[in-house]
Amino acid sequence: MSHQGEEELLEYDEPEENVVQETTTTEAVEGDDKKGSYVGIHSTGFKDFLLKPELSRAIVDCGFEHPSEVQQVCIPQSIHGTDVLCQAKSGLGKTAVFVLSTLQQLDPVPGEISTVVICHTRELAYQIRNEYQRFSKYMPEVRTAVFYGGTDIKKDAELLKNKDAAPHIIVSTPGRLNALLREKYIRLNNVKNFVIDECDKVLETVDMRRDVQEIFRATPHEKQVLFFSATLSQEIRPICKKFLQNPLEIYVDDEAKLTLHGLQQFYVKLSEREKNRRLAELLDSLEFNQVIIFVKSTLRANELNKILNASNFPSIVVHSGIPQEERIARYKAFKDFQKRICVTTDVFGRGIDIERINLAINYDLPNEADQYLHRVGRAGRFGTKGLAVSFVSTEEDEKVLASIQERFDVKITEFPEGGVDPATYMNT
Ligand SMILES: Nc1ncnc2c1ncn2[C@@H]1O[C@H](COP(=O)(O)OP(=O)(O)OP(=O)(O)O)[C@@H](O)[C@H]1O
Repeated sequence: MSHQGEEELLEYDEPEENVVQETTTTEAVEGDDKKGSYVGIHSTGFKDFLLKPELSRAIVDCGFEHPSEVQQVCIPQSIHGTDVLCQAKSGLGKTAVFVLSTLQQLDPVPGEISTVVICHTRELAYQIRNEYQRFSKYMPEVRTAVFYGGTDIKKDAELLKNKDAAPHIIVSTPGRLNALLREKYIRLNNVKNFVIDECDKVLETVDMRRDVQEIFRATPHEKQVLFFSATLSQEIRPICKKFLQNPLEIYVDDEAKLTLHGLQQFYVKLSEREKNRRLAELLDSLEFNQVIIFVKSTLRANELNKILNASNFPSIVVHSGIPQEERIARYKAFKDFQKRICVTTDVFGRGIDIERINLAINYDLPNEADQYLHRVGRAGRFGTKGLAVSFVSTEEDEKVLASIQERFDVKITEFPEGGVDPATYMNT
């Protein structure tokens, strides 16, 4: 990459009262880095939730031994139909809260959609549908489907029309689901659970919020509503609560507690021109299983991916400008460890769960602290170790860095000259 090391990437913005405060932290256990190792209250086991035997079996198959803190707090109430507004830090199992709770309540009726899950990106929808499939493996009568834009809507319509294939659980991005409603391809009048993952993002984005409102209106008044995110600002909470009735509210009000303790975080101050060379040095010197590299635009993602491949770093690029089928194929290839380096934009900045990512690099720093938190949370999933390195090249970046340190009480120090001991960020 050295011959192109000083090249700059183009800039181009991608379009794209029942309250529980979380008081205990859930952190990686030093010296014990296997997945699922965290300091928590282990007094409750999954068996104490008295779930259906077919769900309990699937939980064992998935290798879940102890419920994480958020699962301990939420599952007992959510399986009984209580509305939930839940903030909990990245990577500690919010998905399983709603997947298990809705499967527990599900009594599948042919041709009726019982559960709707909405999230902000297509790959996340696809990932969540896979989680439903994993946990419903011993419930052969349960059918799930995923719908998102960039694909032929007629195919979705056919699936929905076919009584033998019609799903009981659907996971969708808001735009496609609203389009299916408008065209009257889908009926949501039997919905019993309405879930939004990454709810702050979904409701902050004007188009998505409008779609969600329309979808919500097409569902029955009596239903359970479950909202989740690692970030729930004071401003977004009342907006979320408009959709909820007497919810269990779980907030991490001390933002310091959002810090992932297994994750070491560093910054590198440099000029824009130095970024490529520094990135190559990091990729050469750091040991990693998989690395995710964030940039701020699709154009820059393409450029960087080209440069990396030309420099013998075989990487994959994923962003909103890639045709949908190919996007999912690349997501799968990365998840299946066929590639170890992924260059992406914020389309992979939230929710994406790839177990082997232990290094996250902000080639371009995001422009706000919350997004930083989501991005670096792609490494160090479920209490595992990881490393995050952020390039800081502008005054704006400096401000963002300062606000991250202030808000999340996280020590982001300068990347040490002698490098970082791999034992401190590699999961064995
Ligand atoms: N009780 C458990 N035991 C072991 N692994 C678990 C458990 N719960 C969840 N996991 C695993 O932890 C990983 C992270 O979970 P998940 O993706 O649900 O996190 P999240 O809270 O939604 O994070 P984010 O806010 O980043 O989206 C997943 O691979 C999941 O399978």
